[in-house]
Amino acid sequence: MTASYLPTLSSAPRSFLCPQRTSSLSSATGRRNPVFHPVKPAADCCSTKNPASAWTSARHERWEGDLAVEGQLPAWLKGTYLRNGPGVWEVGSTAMEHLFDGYATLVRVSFRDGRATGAHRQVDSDAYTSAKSHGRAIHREFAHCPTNNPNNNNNLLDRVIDLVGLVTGTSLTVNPNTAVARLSDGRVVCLSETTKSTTLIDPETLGTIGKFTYTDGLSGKSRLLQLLPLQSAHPVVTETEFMTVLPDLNSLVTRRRPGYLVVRMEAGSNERKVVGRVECRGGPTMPGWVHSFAVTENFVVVPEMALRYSAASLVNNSERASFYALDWIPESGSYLHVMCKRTGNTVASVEVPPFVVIHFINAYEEKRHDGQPTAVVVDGCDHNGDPAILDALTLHSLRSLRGKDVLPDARVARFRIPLDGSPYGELESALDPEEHGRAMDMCSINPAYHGKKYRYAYACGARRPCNFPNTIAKIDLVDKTAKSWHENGVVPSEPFFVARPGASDEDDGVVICTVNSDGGGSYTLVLDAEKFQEIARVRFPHSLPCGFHAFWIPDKM
Ligand SMILES: CC(=O)/C=C/C=C(C)/C=C/C1=C(C)CCCC1(C)C
Ligand SMILES: CC(/C=C/C=O)=C\C=C\C=O
Ligand SMILES: [Fe+2]
Repeated sequence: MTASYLPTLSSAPRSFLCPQRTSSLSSATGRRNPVFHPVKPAADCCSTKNPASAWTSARHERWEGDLAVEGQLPAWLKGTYLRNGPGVWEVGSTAMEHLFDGYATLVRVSFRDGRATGAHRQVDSDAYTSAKSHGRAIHREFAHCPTNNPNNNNNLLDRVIDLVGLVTGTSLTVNPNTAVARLSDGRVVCLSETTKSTTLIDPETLGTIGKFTYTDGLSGKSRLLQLLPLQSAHPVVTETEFMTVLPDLNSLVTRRRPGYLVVRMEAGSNERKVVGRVECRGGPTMPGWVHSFAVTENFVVVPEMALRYSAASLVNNSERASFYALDWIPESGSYLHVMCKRTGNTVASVEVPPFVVIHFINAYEEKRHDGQPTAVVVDGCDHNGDPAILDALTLHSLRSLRGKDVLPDARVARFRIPLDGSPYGELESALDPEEHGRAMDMCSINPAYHGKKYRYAYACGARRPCNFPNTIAKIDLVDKTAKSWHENGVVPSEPFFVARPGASDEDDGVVICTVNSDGGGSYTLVLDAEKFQEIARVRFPHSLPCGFHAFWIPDKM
């Protein structure tokens, strides 16, 4: 295969590539201006002096070709590594503010017979295509509020438009920039936190097939007051089903207590069925932010963080909460709820110390001699109970504070939830956070150990000083130690564990991770998971933007 660049962003109008250099484009109607806060221009955006970095928008709409291999790829490594993440933060007159705002960019590396081919491509979501055609972002992203600007009248009409947009799901993002997963029926989806963002893609061409439409009417389409436009960005996908958590926002329009629905969808189906509803404990507020959750053999663990969806921000697109569309309300309490997968009943609900966990790592049951579960252990990447991590991930901080030690501390939080009716759960650090540089996030484990007692987690860690994780860490939860891979100035994405076929040891396999290097290049690393040493790297011919989560699709035998 030879390399092929398909429609490139560099052939797009200049204003699309580099908004900072163009005179401002006003919105078509003039009623709502596009950019709400003065956004600091990206220091390196389009600069000829600075090479592209992890925080530079993708310069090509699409590329595919052969990848140069350094080192020796294992002969058994046959399949496709996919990575999702935000890759375009500037469109027309809009320069996004936050890392989480960027339009989805997919990366593929296929390994076969010791060789590698690669590709990357923008997802053609409605959010991205409409931003291109309007010359500005028109959907609300994590931090980006298209209507939040000083000229917005914030009058009754604005509010009605925002509320209708929320109920019908038209104002919130459909930009699936977070996770990628293959359903057990073979369909591949990428997704983010709105149900409407779920998008079917072709894992070979990375082309966008279309929206994944849920046929159950749970997301507000057929029942006007059923306010379920949001979902966890990380469904749990097994051989037989897809399971996820939907924050129930009905408390915005009814007197119902806030809560969460746990839903499951069988392989081959588009219909989610409700397993059960968990009621929030945290006062008459909104549900806590649920980016991810955890499952064990018998239970679903639903987190209720004190970092809650902001009612005011959701019903008024121009109103910013203390953390974008989220409010930090520590006095509302932090809880973990345990739902039985079979009955949908909440079998435990405990209060725990404040935590800020974007990603749960794994969970498992402690059992009595007769096999009866007595407690649930849940591990998560905890930003020491402080939402400041969200501000550390603004593009301005990432671009301008390189090398400064401003990345907030994080640890592996181990929660223990007794199943005997106790009102409180326990929380401790699973190991000394110094082991992984007092930062850790974007984790994976050997997928065969999901829901089971396990020993190893792989995550991005830190070698200080840094403003973003810059190591890949293997965390041993038994020995309470961590090994790290690091090169100066790197920006890694989620390290993804792939087991060697026939392996019996938990760490018998490789860890695959796509990295941005200091000088502006990008490569995909293959590490021996046991020794945690690099065995090969495959280089892309140009720099890619940073990425988040990955997935592995083995070749058919
Ligand atoms: C990439 C990542 O870690 C998180 C992405 C989160 C997103 C896109 C969340 C967006 C939103 C909320 C947190 C609250 C409701 C509005 C909405 C924009 C969907
Ligand atoms: C990039 C990130 C956290 C880094 C913290 O150190 C979280 C990404 C979330 C994507 O889903
Ligand atoms: Fe995530």
